[in-house]
Amino acid sequence: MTVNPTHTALWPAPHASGAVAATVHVPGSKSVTNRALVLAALAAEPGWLRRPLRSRDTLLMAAALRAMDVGIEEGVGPDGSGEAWRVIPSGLRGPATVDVGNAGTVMRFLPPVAALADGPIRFDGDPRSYERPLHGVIDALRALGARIDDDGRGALPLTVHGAGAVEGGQVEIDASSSSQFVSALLLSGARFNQGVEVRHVGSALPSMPHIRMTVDMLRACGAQVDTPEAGGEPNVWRVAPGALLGRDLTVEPDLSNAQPFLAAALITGGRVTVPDWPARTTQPGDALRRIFTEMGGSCELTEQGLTFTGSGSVHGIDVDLSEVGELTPGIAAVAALADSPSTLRGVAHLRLHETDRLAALTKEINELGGDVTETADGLHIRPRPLHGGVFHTYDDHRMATAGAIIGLAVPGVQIENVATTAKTLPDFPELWAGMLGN
Ligand SMILES: O=C(O)C1=C[C@@H](OP(=O)(O)O)[C@@H](O)[C@H](O)C1
Ligand SMILES: C=C(OP(=O)(O)O)C(=O)O
Repeated sequence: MTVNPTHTALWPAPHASGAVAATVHVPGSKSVTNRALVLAALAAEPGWLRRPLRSRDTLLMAAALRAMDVGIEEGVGPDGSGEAWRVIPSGLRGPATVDVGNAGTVMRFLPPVAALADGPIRFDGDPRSYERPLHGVIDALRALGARIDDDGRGALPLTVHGAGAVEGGQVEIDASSSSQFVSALLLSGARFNQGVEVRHVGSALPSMPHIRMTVDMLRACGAQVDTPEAGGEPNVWRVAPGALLGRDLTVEPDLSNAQPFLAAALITGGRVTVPDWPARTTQPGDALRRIFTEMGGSCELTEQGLTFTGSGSVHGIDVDLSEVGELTPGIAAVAALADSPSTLRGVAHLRLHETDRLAALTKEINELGGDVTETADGLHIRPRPLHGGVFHTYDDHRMATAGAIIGLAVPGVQIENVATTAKTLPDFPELWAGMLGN
């Protein structure tokens, strides 16, 4: 967790003078867009992706697939509405080079795809990507028949020597550091000769909704998937070998990126509507309806979307966030402004996210006068009056949006490198200003 010396630009976080009242159109989900791109690239026929997220993580995914000869063309969807990507699968070609940036989805989902290519695929990325766990994917692919050269640390950089096919079969992995290991193997598994059976061994698996998202999207492409939920063995997922269908998919708004806007309604006692909020979804951000309601607001899902209304009070919360870890920075920011203490649990794996999020949140909130302590698996947050100052982001998009939430309630907060929100929400400063009527 180091302050990035190249990003010293400071963004004065807008302070809300009253209750916000806004409708905010939130761009598409990162997790859905990057899964859809991978599945479309592996399909047996072309597909459409409507309203894809265009952000650093998804553009890196698209560039990587293009480098392996997948066609991804700009267009309008088949019914003529909305902008779309048409994905034209190909034979997956190597040699190629993939820049993963600091995208967990790119660094984990693509090595299994590369193993199906017909030549070497070199993976590299931001310095932080070298520190993020990848051993589950590397070890599993080797066990399933792929050849990979790395420097022995079980991390980036590495080269996957694609051989045109992967034998597949049964594999055991410890995915307690990232659910993305499981998703990665399942997403490509239908294209392995024997399919894949992934057995998680180790302590608890985080981010289960993201694994459900993988399974749902695979099934929508015609894959046969067995899961623990469907009466299977605990911690075992199986994907049968077979061709994947090309789909016409419209990407849902990113509900985790809706978080700062809903938080704005909560902490200012205002009202924010997010159109196109899905009635049923596997996105973890849907849990905000329950979590932010417990923290003092109320919400209603109508044809207009999800409307979240703050009550004027913000309460602390004791909550296990293991299923929805990516919501932690935004919840911590709200908790620092509450009328009672909070305990956030079940998120030790956040130490290996974009930055060590537990350390970063503790340091930055405390430097504004807060009282946050790290626990073994989360944070204790005792609200105190906060003051202005610089909120560092450590190249972490969710640190930037967490700082913006605090800045709404605390005058004089300056966010260092707000541009890091480009990882998943390049328009954040404009959307935030628009919400405030600026
Ligand atoms: O599969 C996905 O799209 C994601 C899974 C989660 O990863 P971890 O299980 O590594 O936390 C989540 O935090 C990340 O933002 C997106
Ligand atoms: C953990 C996150 O991202 P990644 O996909 O890089 O793991 C996140 O977006 O909060």
